[in-house]
Amino acid sequence: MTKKIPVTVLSGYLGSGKTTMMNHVLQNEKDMRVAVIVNDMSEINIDAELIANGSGISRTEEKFVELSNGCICCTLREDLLQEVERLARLGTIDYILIESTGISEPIPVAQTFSYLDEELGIDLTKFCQLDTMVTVVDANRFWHDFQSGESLLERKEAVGELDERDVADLLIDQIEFCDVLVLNKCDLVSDEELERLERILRALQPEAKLIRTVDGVIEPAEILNTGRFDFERVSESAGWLKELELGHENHTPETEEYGISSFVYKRRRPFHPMRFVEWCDHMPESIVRAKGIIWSAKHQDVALLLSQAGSSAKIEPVSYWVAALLKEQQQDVFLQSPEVVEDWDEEFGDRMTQLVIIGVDLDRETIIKELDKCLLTEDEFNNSWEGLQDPFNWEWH
Ligand SMILES: Nc1nc2c(ncn2[C@@H]2O[C@H](COP(=O)(O)OP(=O)(O)OP(=O)(O)O)[C@@H](O)[C@H]2O)c(=O)[nH]1
Repeated sequence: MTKKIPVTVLSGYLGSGKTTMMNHVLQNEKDMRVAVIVNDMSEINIDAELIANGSGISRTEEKFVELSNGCICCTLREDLLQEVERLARLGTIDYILIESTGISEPIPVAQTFSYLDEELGIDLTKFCQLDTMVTVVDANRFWHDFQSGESLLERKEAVGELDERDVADLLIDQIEFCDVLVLNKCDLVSDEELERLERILRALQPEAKLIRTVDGVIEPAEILNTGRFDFERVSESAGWLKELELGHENHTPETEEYGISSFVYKRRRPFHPMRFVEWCDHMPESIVRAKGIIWSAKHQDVALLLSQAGSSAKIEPVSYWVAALLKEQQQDVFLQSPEVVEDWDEEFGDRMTQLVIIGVDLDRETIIKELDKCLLTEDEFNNSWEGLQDPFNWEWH
């Protein structure tokens, strides 16, 4: 069995400095033969002579696949898979460095390296091993982009008319799924602003190694052969999830001096769907990230997931409540996930709202009071919930 080739993937919004960093790393990595794959839609601007002998530069584009549920998700195109396989088989390279397009989400890219592609019959796990997922953040633009409320479509950066993603959604996806978070363009912001930004990024992504850079100047060893990547660990590295699972004290670094804080809103009473949606539509600007499971009185069988980033908020059904399953199915869940039993309510089972809120200068008491007003009142609670209006009208299959 030959040694698997380690792979580093660079993600980051358009113009954040991925190519600049790639050039720097290639210039300074003398010991390894690094093959570069630019998964980019713009012109290649990597100096060809920087690429080590025997390796090649490949240019592929990402294919965006429209899933049956209507959401657009990007996946790496066949030719990238084939290209990686070709490079790996060549046996003349020691490392693969991939630059993703600025509008791609990192999870599908990581999945490409972690699972067999059944359609193409290519199993990259045989040749390669994902080593590091790097996300580059533009220190100068981050806040502006995050709060812009703009969609990729409005910025003419979308993949097609059906690409409904907001810039903030993309930024948060890239930050929440990485092992190394590079804060680039630090020359363009003040020390204080940098410090504040770093604290916010820490609250959103507490696990990744955070590195400040100017012009992408970084030690190659910080992003090559770090051995940091672990799919499960990275999937669970987001700040909101840590807050939910471990509780505030166990993970949150002290950030109060910059006004950055987080808390979990937890209630065993359902929301009035219309009032809750109204709250989501007018969330206070101090909330940077809100995500969690929602119990809506109109949707007794399914837990909803609220995911908000910047001014973009989305609510969707995420899974059945265990309490809505048949008794035998419930027993299976209890066996597999004993924690469900620990938090089981006699009357409502696992139905409850657990919403993590991360923000700057949060007025926690007011937010809690406003959210409480969205819960069913005593009267509503004691009457039938059937007649409640449905703000979503999803089609159920
Ligand atoms: N001031 C400043 N400019 C930088 C820095 N890093 C990169 N740039 C500039 O920012 C611009 C974008 O950098 P790129 O490296 O092309 O960014 P990218 O992420 O590869 O961009 P896309 O390929 O469009 O996604 C270039 O003009 C760089 O010279 C930095 O740290 N400070």
